[in-house]
Amino acid sequence: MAIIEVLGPRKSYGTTVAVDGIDLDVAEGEILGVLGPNGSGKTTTVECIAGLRRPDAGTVRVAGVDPAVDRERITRLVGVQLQQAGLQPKLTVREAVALYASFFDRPLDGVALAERLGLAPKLGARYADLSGGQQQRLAVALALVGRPRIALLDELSTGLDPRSRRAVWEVIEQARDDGATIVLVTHNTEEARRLCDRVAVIDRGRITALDTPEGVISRTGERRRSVAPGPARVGRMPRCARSPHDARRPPPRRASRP
Ligand SMILES: Nc1ncnc2c1ncn2[C@@H]1O[C@H](COP(=O)(O)OP(=O)(O)OP(=O)(O)O)[C@@H](O)[C@H]1O
Repeated sequence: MAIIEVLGPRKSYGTTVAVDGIDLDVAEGEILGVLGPNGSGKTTTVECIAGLRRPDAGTVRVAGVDPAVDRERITRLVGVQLQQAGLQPKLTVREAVALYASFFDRPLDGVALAERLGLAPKLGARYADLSGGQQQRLAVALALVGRPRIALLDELSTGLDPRSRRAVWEVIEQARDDGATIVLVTHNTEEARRLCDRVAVIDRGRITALDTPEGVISRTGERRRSVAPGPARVGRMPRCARSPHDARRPPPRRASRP
């Protein structure tokens, strides 16, 4: 069953059309990747799902409610990580995870989560004194500490070093194994392959492809080959890939990969 239903929302900023009628269902327990060029409307779409922006037209439903209207219910259901966290600069890491955990009924151990994300030496450090990568990992911890039913994550690993990125991916896999539904904006095809059941490609505010990660990547490869013939750089089909026709069924639960 779809826990997120996106039915043709449009959103403009002045004369800029950011989202131009996107139709999308996300099944409970699925990880959906959202890919696309800069400025194509990915963040605006996620903000509409989070209820942080109200579409000019169309409908968004999250667990059956309008996220822009029923804010209280959405706050208890959804963990959000945006590109700008906008956290109070004097909050320490330890205080921040405790604060965000307090919004939810059955949160994770926030300190343990921060430690898994490599923030053990920074538990007493203020947000303003963290590096960019540390702030980003804290934002991931804050989105997931409540064990939310839905997590919306915007470029969670952009700019992280490989070790930090792996730590973030493992935390996402744990959330998935706990049953979370996740929408993940990414520019990283390795991340999409490893984590996502399906990928939606957005361009100029519209969906141009919706398929398994491998389906989307091989289509991109085909387009490239038709322009410049040469060996295809297309990897293996991921074990987790599902047909887009399976979208209304819950995805198979998977064990965390090493
Ligand atoms: N608050 C805003 N005011 C005016 N224009 C905006 C605002 N937010 C986004 N836009 C414009 O809307 C379009 C879509 O932006 P959005 O941030 O949704 O794209 P994106 O796909 O997430 O981009 P990126 O990959 O660079 O993060 C862009 O043209 C952007 O300049």
